Amino acid sequence: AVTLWARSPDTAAEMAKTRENKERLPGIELPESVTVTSDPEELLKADTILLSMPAQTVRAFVESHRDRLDGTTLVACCKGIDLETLTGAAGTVAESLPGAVPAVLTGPSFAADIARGLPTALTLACARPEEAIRLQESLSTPCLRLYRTSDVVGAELGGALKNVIAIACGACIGKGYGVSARAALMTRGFAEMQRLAAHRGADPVTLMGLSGFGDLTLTCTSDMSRNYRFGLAWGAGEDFDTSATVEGVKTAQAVARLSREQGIDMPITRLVADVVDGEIDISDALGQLLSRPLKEE
Ligand SMILES: NC(=O)C1=CN([C@@H]2O[C@H](COP(=O)(O)OP(=O)(O)OC[C@H]3O[C@@H](n4cnc5c(N)ncnc54)[C@H](O)[C@@H]3O)[C@@H](O)[C@H]2O)C=CC1
Ligand SMILES: O=C(CO)COP(=O)(O)O
Repeated sequence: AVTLWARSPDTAAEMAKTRENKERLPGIELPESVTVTSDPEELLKADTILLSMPAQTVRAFVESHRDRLDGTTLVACCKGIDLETLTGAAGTVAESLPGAVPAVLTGPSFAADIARGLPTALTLACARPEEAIRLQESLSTPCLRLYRTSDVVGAELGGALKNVIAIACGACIGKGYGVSARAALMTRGFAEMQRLAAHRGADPVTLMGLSGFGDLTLTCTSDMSRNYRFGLAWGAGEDFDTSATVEGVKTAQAVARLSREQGIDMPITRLVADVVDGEIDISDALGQLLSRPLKEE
């Protein structure tokens, strides 16, 4: 049985009645097997909970429901780094809930595609081998194929870091710099993602997979992506819907701090953060990337 838990009683009641989330997935009917609730006590009945919320909200959520969540398997579906603690959601779970089992579900996937049953492949990461197999088997469907890894850190970083590069790629296209420049940003962006991941102890192979290369490719080239569209608007000097979840904005600031504090070369991410902070504009950011000293690839 699957229970969809929503914070707001009104939203939960509306979804239970209409069998649809009109705001986020209009036109998709909720399967009959899904029960909708806003009762936090329902969390106690679950053996596995998927955290599908913006990355910056996970820490407060975990802390406010600590007693209901400890002891369960918590699968982070979000893609971002907490601006205060500089950890991903699985890291937050590991730090805050010693009795919980952290896992990550990530990779190239738009919710609208999965909800329509389109073929999708994802990475499922969990450090406990038996739990990883249980999750892989229970979350896979005929259209949703999960690959397993024990590298929680690498899986989590792949999903979070690609959002920052997608903003840069969107800005590049929005500015009119062209698709050759975007390919350069994707490739050099991937190099800096791998540098940070290696520094954090991730397996380099993880980043070559769905969470990393796969998700970077999708997000940097599709205007279904909010991060990419945010970048497009930035580059074109247009406004963007401020209510949309654009994970790469705060993650750029968090990762820029990590990169500075730990001495990791991440020029694209740092420039995205500088533009977010209003320290430079996008044209200057590109000029700075092009004028870096020439080096080996
Ligand atoms: N939408 C997509 O296609 C995909 C999203 N993701 C990731 O999933 C995460 C969530 O993204 P979306 O679902 O698109 O975002 P969203 O903005 O639609 O929010 C998801 C849910 O989180 C809830 N929420 C917001 N603030 C909250 C809080 N303080 N406490 C508890 N719940 C809260 C919202 O009410 C909403 O129901 C992000 O990290 C995103 O990168 C990953 C893959 C695909
Ligand atoms: O993570 C995603 C695709 O894999 C969703 O991308 P956006 O959050 O940019 O919409």
